[in-house]
Amino acid sequence: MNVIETNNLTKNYGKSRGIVNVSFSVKEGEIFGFIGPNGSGKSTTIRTLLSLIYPTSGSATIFGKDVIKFGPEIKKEIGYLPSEVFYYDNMKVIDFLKYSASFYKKDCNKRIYYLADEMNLNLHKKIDDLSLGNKKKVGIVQGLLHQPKLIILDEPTSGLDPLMQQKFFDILKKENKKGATIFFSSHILSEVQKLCDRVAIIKEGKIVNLEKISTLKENNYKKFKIEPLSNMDLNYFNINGIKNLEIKDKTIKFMFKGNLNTLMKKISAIEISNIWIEEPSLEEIFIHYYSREE
Ligand SMILES: Nc1ncnc2c1ncn2[C@@H]1O[C@H](COP(=O)(O)OP(=O)(O)OP(=O)(O)O)[C@@H](O)[C@H]1O
Repeated sequence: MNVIETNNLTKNYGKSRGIVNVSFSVKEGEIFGFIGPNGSGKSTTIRTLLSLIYPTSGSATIFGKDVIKFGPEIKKEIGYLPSEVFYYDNMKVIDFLKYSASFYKKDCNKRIYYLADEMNLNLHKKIDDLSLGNKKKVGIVQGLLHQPKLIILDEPTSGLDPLMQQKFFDILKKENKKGATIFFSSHILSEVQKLCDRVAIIKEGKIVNLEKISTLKENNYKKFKIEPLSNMDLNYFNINGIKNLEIKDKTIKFMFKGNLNTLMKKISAIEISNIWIEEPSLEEIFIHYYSREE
C-alpha cells in the first residue's frame, strides 16, 4: 500500500513558483528521502500534504485518503516536525507536551517520558530558557508522542549536535521497525544516505530523479586509485568509461563507469603496490543537481 501518493501536485504562489507537477508515492514502512537545494519546494510539498496550504492543481492522498477532504482525520496519524519550531515560550516543557498530547485520544504519558529520556531533554525547564537544539528536541518529542503511523520531517536535524542526531536517527529507525513510514526532507545528503531506502530529488519545483539509494550508487562512477610499481604512461588507461584520469606522485586516479571486467584485466596486467576502489558519496552523485541553470 502507498502511504503517500501525489499526482501532479502544483502550487503557484502567484509571483513565485512553488512546485510544479510533483508526482511520487511512498510505500508503507519505507524511509523516503526528499532532497533538494534551498527554495526547491520541499516545504511547499510538505505543507500541501498536510493541507496547511492548498494546491493550485493536482491532488495528494495519505493512507489512501484525499488530503484536503480528510485532512483532520489523516493528521491524527501523522507526526510532523516543521523546519522551524515555534512554541508557547512561557510554558514548561512537560506542560506543553501534555497539552499537545491532549489532542489525541490516547495516553501518551509513557511515550513523553521515554522520548525525553532518550533525547536527554529536561522536561521541567521553561521552553523560553532552552537552547535552539533543546527546542528542536521538544519538537521531536511532540511529533512522536502519539506513535504516528506516518512521520513527516522537514530538515529535522538542524540545531542538533552530532551525538543527538545519531540518537534521533536511532529513535527513527526503531519507530520504522515498529511499522512507521517516514518522509524525511533534507538538504544534507549524507544523512539521507544513512537513513533512507529511496530518495526523490526536487529542483526548481520539479522532481528530477527518484531512485533507490543502492541503485543510485551501483549505476554510478566508482573511484579508483592505483599505485603502480613502475612509471606508467597515462594512455594505458585510455579506455571507455574512464573520466578525470590523472597521475600525481606516481599514483593514478580516475572515475570509472562501465564494464568492470575490461578494466580489471587492464589493471591485472600491470604490477601494482596498492589499489583503492571507492563508492562515490551521495554528494558526488548529486552535486550537478545543486548547480543552478542560468
Ligand atoms: N508563502 C510563500 N509565498 C510566496 N512564495 C513562497 C512562499 N513559500 C515558499 N515560496 C517560494 O516557493 C519556492 C519553494 O520554497 P520552499 O520553502 O518550498 O523550498 P524548500 O525546498 O523547502 O527550501 P529550504 O531548503 O530553503 O527550506 C521558493 O521559490 C519560495 O520563494
